[in-house]
Amino acid sequence: MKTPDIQFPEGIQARFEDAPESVALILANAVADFLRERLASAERASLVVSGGSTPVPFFEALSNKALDWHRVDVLLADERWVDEEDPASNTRLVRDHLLKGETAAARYLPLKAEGRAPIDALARVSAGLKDLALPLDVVILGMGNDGHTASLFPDAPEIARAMNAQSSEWVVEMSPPSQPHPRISLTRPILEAARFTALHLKGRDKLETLKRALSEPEDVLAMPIRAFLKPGLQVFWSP
Ligand SMILES: O=C(O)C(O)[C@@H](O)[C@H](O)[C@H](O)COP(=O)(O)O
Repeated sequence: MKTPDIQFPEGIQARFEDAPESVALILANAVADFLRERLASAERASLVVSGGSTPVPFFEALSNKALDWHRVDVLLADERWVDEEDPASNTRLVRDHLLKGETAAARYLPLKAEGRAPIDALARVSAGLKDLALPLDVVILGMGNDGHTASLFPDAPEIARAMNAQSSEWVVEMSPPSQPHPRISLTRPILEAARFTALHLKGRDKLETLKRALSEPEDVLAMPIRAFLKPGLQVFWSP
């Protein structure tokens, strides 16, 4: 494979592979190593994963890794406001592809609770996350071609609140007109402080989006992924 023509600022590491399965395995190894190391000195470790289609092979690879999963808290970066049986549910994705095998012993913390709309569930969702230690340990992000990550969509009316770096909120309801379902998302300050942050991407279109994001780094509300393109980030990509 020809190495993609993209320049990252100093401190961002990128790994390019030919096949999505290779990227998935490399990322799963890196995450498992990091969690193992954390668990050597901490009682529990946290792992935040994203929904969408890209993470499936990564989830499959990670679910085979031997580690003390019963001391790991797994949660999503964002959830869609649909039933768990709905094919659009990120919880369903995680249950089907990650929380099985070795990984079934992990504690799963949902971003959804009873209610007619996300706003009804926020207090209960936040209460369910209150035992998590900050900073979170591992955050795996995806990205859409509008520059969203998690459910930090540029067209959502709640975007400024969710992107407020000083906010003490953990979760925000998001209602982007571009999306078929409302969402609940972890906020920028919770996501961006993680000890290990990876951006997992598939497809050449995502590299073009990333180039756009890097070309004008300041306007984070126009492309929320920009807030995460900083030293320490590890990018994992395949066509
Ligand atoms: O639930 C979601 O939709 C996400 O967590 C979202 O931020 C996702 O990571 C990107 O939209 C990329 O999605 P793909 O992997 O499907 O391209």
